[in-house]
Amino acid sequence: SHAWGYAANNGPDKWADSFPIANGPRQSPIDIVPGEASYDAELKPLVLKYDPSTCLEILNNGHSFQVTFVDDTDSSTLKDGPISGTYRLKQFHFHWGASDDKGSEHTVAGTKYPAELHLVHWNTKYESFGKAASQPDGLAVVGVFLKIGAKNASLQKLIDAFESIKTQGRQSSFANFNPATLLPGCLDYWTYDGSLTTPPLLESVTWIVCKEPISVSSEQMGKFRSLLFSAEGEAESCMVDNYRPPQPLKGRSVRASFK
Ligand SMILES: NS(=O)(=O)c1ccc(C(=O)NCc2ccc(F)cc2)cc1
Ligand SMILES: [Zn+2]
Repeated sequence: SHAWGYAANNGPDKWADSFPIANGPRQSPIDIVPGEASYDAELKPLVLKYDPSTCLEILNNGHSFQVTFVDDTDSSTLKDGPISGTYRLKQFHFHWGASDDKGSEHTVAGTKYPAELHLVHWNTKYESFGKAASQPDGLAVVGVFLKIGAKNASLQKLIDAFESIKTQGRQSSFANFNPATLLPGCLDYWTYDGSLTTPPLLESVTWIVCKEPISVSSEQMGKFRSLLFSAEGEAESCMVDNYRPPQPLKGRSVRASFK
């Protein structure tokens, strides 16, 4: 059945059984080796324009928690960077570990961060996210690493909503959140052609991974780990280690927007 997850019996090592693309040529995440990335002077700065009024709800989808946006207009968009055209923000979510020494999906020269934020955008040359998700240039995901440090006031707004979405399937309204407050000060990035990091693992993502992490306190990471994979009434299973490990590069090049 398609009950994929992150446990031993349904986790990343088993996904190829139902989703053979798991062994495809452009799978994500990858280990980014800065010394092997090639600086590309033609890469433009990222242009991210987010409208907090498009923020709709926060939900526990059983794999992560996600904040979804109204994407029927070009109010919250990603432009330039490595992409052409306009991509609309659909949602953002996170991946994290059971302890601070792991949790990110991308790694940097083998270094794992405690968590990773994904801001998911779709190419408006297609009519919907669903249509775009099956196109090689359909999606663009901005990845931001979280590093243990000062308490992050912007993350705290998400954490304050967790008690209403503790279990799988729960959602609550969530308004006027500005995702730009989750971006690092410097928007230098690495970029490469990849995929969704969860089933259906579609190879439709232009990955844009920021070099600079944002901060999260260890206590705040503890709150992430208080969410549950399980639904109300089921045996409790903490939502932790919801990350796919790095996948083979298979000849792809990783470009850097910075020297
Ligand atoms: N971790 S990640 O940023 O790579 C990622 C982003 C989005 C999705 C997603 O939307 N899945 C549901 C989905 C996928 C395809 C569709 F066509 C419809 C829904 C999965 C993974
Ligand atoms: Zn993700």
